[in-house]
Amino acid sequence: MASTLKRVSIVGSGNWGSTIAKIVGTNVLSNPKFDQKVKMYVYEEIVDGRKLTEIINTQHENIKYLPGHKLPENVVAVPDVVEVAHDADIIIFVLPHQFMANTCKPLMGKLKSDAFGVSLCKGFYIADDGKIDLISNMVRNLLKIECLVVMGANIAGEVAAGQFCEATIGSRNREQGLLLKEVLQTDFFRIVVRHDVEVVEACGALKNIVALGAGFCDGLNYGDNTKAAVIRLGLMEVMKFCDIFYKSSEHRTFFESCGVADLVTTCYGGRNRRVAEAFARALGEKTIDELEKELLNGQKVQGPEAAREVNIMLKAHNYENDFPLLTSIYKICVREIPVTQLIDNLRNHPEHL
Ligand SMILES: NC(=O)C1=CN([C@@H]2O[C@H](COP(=O)(O)OP(=O)(O)OC[C@H]3O[C@@H](n4cnc5c(N)ncnc54)[C@H](O)[C@@H]3O)[C@@H](O)[C@H]2O)C=CC1
Ligand SMILES: O=C(CO)COP(=O)(O)O
Repeated sequence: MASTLKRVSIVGSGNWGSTIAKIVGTNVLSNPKFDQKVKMYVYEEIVDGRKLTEIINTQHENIKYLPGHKLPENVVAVPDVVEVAHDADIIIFVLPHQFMANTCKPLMGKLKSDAFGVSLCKGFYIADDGKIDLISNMVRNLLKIECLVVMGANIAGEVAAGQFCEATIGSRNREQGLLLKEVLQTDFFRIVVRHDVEVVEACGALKNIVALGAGFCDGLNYGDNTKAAVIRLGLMEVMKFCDIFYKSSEHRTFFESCGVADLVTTCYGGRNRRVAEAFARALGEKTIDELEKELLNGQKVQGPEAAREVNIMLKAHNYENDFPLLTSIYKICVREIPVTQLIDNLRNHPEHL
C-alpha cells in the first residue's frame, strides 16, 4: 500500500536553503504526518577536492554555504533535481532567483499532480517575451502545481543559530498554508499565514533593492537619519508598487515580517547592504559582480537583478519618475549614474510634493 506520509523536498542548498533544511529536517522527525527523509537538491560543486553532496552526506554540514551548523542526518543531499522532487508532496524552492527557471525546467511533467510548491526566492522572473512575473506564477505555469511563498526578516545565520524571529507564509489555500506552517514553524521561528501571496512575495523581492540603497548610504558615510529616510521612502515605494501591480494588496501585510521587518533587517545586516557599501566605497573602481565574488564566497546578492527586473516593469508602464529610489538604485547598479547622485535624486521625491 502506498504511504500516506507527506514527503517534503528542498530544491536549493545555499545559505538559506541549508538553514531551511536544518529546520525542516528537525521538524519532520517529530511530526507523524511527514516522511522522515528530506531530499535536498545540491547544485554540485567541488569543495576542498570533494563533491559537496558527499561532504554534506558524510559530515552533515554544508561547509561552504552554512559552515558551523550541523544538518540533521535525515537530510540527504542529491545532485539530481528530478530525483529530489518527483515523489514529493511539498517542494520547497530556495535558490537565488535567477537560477529558478533553468532548475525547474527538468521537472516539467515529472511531479505528483497533487504536490504543491513553495518559493522562498526573493526576486522576479523574466519570461521569454521579456515580461516580468512573480516567481510563484512561473512555478504555477511551468510545473502546473500551486505555489505558496515564504518571506520574512530571516538572515540565515541568525535563524540557523536558533535566534527568535518571524516569517510570513503567503497561501491562497488555507489548508496548504497550515500544513506548510507545520513543516516550518519552531519555537524560535514563528509564522503568520496571509492570503495575499503577491504582496508577500513582492515585499521580499523589492526590499533587496532598498537594501542596496541603504548600503550605498553607509558607503557614502551618511548617518542614521539619511539611511532611515531611504528605508522609509523605500517602504512607500514598495507599497505603491504593490498597489499598482497587485490589486489584492492589503496594507496589513506590509506590517508583517515579510514587509517592514525584512526591510529593516536587510538594510542593516544583509548581504545586499554589505556589497552595496563596498561598491560605494570603491567609487566606480569595481562592479557589483566583482564585489559579490570578492566578499561572498559563492553566495549571491539578489538586489541588482531584482532592480533590473523592476526597472523593466516601471519603464514599460512609464512609472520611472514615480519611483525615484528604485529607479536610481537600478541606474547606480548599471553605472548609468554615479552612486554619489543617490540622495540628490530623492530631494524632490513624490512623497515630499
Ligand atoms: N541567505 C539569507 O539570509 C536569505 C536568503 N533568502 C533568499 O533565498 C534564496 C536562496 O538564497 P541562499 O540559499 O542564501 O543562496 P546563496 O546566496 O547562498 O546562493 C548560493 C547557492 O546557489 C547555488 N548555485 C550557484 N550556481 C547555480 C546554478 N547555476 N544553478 C542552481 N544553483 C546554483 C549554489 O550551489 C548555492 O547553493 C534567495 O532568493 C535569497 O534572497 C531569503 C531569506 C534569507
Ligand atoms: O533576505 C534576507 C533576510 O531576510 C537576506 O538578505 P540578503 O540577501 O541581503 O542577505
